[in-house]
Amino acid sequence: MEASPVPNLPEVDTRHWIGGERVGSPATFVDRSPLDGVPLAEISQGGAAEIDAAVSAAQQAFPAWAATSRKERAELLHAIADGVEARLEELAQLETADNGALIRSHRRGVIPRVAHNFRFFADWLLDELDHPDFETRGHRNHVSWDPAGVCALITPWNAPLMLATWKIAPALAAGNTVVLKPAEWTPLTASLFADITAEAGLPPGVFNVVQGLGHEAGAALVAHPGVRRISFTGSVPTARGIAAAAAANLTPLSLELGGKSPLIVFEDADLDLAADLAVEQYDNAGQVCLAGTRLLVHANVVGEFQKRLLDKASRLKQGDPRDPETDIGPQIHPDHFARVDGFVRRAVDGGARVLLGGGPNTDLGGLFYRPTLLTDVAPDAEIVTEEVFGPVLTLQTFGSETEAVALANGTKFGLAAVIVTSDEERAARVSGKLVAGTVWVNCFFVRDLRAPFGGSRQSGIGREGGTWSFDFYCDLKNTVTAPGGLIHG
Ligand SMILES: NC(=O)C1=CN([C@@H]2O[C@H](COP(=O)(O)OP(=O)(O)OC[C@H]3O[C@@H](n4cnc5c(N)ncnc54)[C@H](O)[C@@H]3O)[C@@H](O)[C@H]2O)C=CC1
Ligand SMILES: O=C(O)/C=C/C=C(\O)C(=O)O
Repeated sequence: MEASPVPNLPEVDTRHWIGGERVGSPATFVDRSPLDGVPLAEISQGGAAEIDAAVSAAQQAFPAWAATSRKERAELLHAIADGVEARLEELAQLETADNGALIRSHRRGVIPRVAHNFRFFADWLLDELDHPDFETRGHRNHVSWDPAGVCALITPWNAPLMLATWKIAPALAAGNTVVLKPAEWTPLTASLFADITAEAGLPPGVFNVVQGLGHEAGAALVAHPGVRRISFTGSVPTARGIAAAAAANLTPLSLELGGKSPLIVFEDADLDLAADLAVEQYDNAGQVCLAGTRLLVHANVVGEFQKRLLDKASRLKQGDPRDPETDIGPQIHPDHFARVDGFVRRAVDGGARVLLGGGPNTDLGGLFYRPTLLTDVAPDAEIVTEEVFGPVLTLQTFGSETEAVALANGTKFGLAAVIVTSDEERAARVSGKLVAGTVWVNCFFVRDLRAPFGGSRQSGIGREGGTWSFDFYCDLKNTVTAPGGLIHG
């Protein structure tokens, strides 16, 4: 298949990237922009044959890549980061056209984070990945992180290149080779990124991309017996299927899944800060797994909090995400838009009261959904317990710390939580009781890649970040050497 031109955007070859070459498929699918529904590109639609070719290429490239020194790999990772930075504007524009997130966020935060993913894991490999030797009756124990082989990476559409490279960077740093299957709603930056890896000098076959649909290319990849690790970010139902496929080959897997995080506002909170943090939960039009979408507010301050929140939220500017002044863009896809609206409709039919928004933005049309705030919701209502993944927050009240913790922990998820309080002891006490992979106190989305990242309960299995990433992507080995190197007789 010929490369498809992307109008007014960087030209991207949207065929697969296998063994350092562009490879097409007889089947293709059309990638449309959430901004206006226009086709952006025709994408190769891979299946079992393309996955097999990509895994074979990755297997062939593995021994030589695994044998490179840490220094060589770190240098290549930094070269990839240089390439990302050199093409930051192209990547930002492409990602905005493809997933509808703000160009402002892509320029300032998300694409710089792509480069940071590579620099961080390169430096961690050189400076931090070490375990002190220890002795057993004079014998020396030495721990090493051995590359595991081919890593299958499956990623979602809400922050496509940032979430993909959060996995690609440590997998490559560890000496593994990679097959990436990006989300079919946002295939473009993965294709452009393949060019960047080649320009940086990554050997053919070390990094491969197979485009395609989840139930075809994705399913074939996670079931492939040549795969040694599976790392997945996405939804819980998909994770169940992937875990079942991994079980058949006993392939180790890491799952970063959905959330329904609480944002708890205590009586002693700075209410302006609390309202600002609540408004932040509409970022990326609510399509953020970590979002604190359940506002739990002490009954004594709920009136004042609600007033400040509505005042701030009503000033959010919804519109074209390519405009740097815009605060909220569209939803990703008509199916997702309908899903979000379905949640809100059912909640309202069930008695929820709309404090803000409550439906599509009919002034703008298209996939723009109004920032929405619902109250009078029961603790077991669908809108309070299921992940909406849209700009929809709920407001509930509590009367005591014990009640706040019970409400906060009252879902099947455990990804993140936000606590707003001026009492440090309370913050520590409550944090200790919350089921969450990350707890933010008086802040939100402050990310340090040294920290473990992931979720509890149905928000995931395992943690990535810092050494935890290498623990997952490597076969850990302990070498025990007898005193003087002699073998025991
Ligand atoms: N914990 C975290 O860090 C994050 C979690 N998420 C979660 O991801 C979800 C949104 O992403 P979606 O793309 O809708 O999720 P999804 O589960 O539908 O798709 C994610 C990826 O899985 C692939 N896939 C689908 N079916 C598959 C199958 N049978 N076998 C293998 N791969 C398959 C898709 O093609 C896509 O690449 C939300 O639920 C959100 O919470 C999103 C971002 C971050
Ligand atoms: O910072 C991370 O590694 C993950 C962040 C997740 C999102 O950005 C998201 O779900 O939007």
